[in-house]
Amino acid sequence: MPRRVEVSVRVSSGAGEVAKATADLFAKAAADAVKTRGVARIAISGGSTPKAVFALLASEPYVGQIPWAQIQLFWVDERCVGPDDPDSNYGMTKKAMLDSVPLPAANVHRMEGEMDPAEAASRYEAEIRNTFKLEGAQTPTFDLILLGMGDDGHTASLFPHTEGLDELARIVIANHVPQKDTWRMTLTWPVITQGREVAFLIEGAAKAEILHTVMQGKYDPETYPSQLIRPASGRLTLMLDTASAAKLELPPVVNGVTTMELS
Ligand SMILES: O=C(O)[C@H](O)[C@@H](O)[C@H](O)[C@H](O)COP(=O)(O)O
Repeated sequence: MPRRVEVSVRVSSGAGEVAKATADLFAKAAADAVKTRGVARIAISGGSTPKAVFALLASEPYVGQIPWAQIQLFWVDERCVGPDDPDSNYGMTKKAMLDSVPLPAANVHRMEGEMDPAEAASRYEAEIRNTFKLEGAQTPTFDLILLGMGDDGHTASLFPHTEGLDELARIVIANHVPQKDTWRMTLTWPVITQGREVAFLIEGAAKAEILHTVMQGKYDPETYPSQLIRPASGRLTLMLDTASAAKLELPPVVNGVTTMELS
């Protein structure tokens, strides 16, 4: 049976408010991790939603506040394309943020989408092991993992009914996605659930139905892989706007925040 999780639901109204709330979450997670452990290891997703967050982080007050030199930045997943390809998650992040923030190049851990997927996944797993100084079968605990959700219920590159959903031991895998006739690289879901703070950033009316299904519908993670993300910490954060939250049955939202339970 899935793990019980307390979900903090932050619902923002108004243009740009979700991006600001998520930038605040990123800045706080980075500051807390650096204060506690001297380093913040953060894994971000691609797609379109986080672009506005990354642009905010590259602007004041965030760019001056965030301890960039102590951040180790990773990706949750990547398309199997080169860094300059319009579909590249890294490329999107570089344009929106990396070119404008003082994050040392050595702290930017790019998935090599231009390589053979299986080889690139193994190389990235080795890079994570090395950066986290992992031993044996240890797996990484990221300080913050920022996820998106597709309208089919996928997250990262864990798509419905794909083999990647069955991988429990590896940290990074290549996952064939027949629905898109393509390969992807992705963190595995056990690694994602091990994050100290795991947050979904979901915006727009088009996601309202799938979000309700994932959060409050029948537990069917093969069909809705986002349901696999039940963090070991027992906590999950949803960064939503009023449109994406519209179909969730929630307790009253007070000062933009409410909670729900995944049992
Ligand atoms: O590589 C990717 O596309 C992402 O990592 C993916 O998991 C994304 O988060 C969702 O598909 C939502 O994407 P949007 O934000 O574009 O809706």
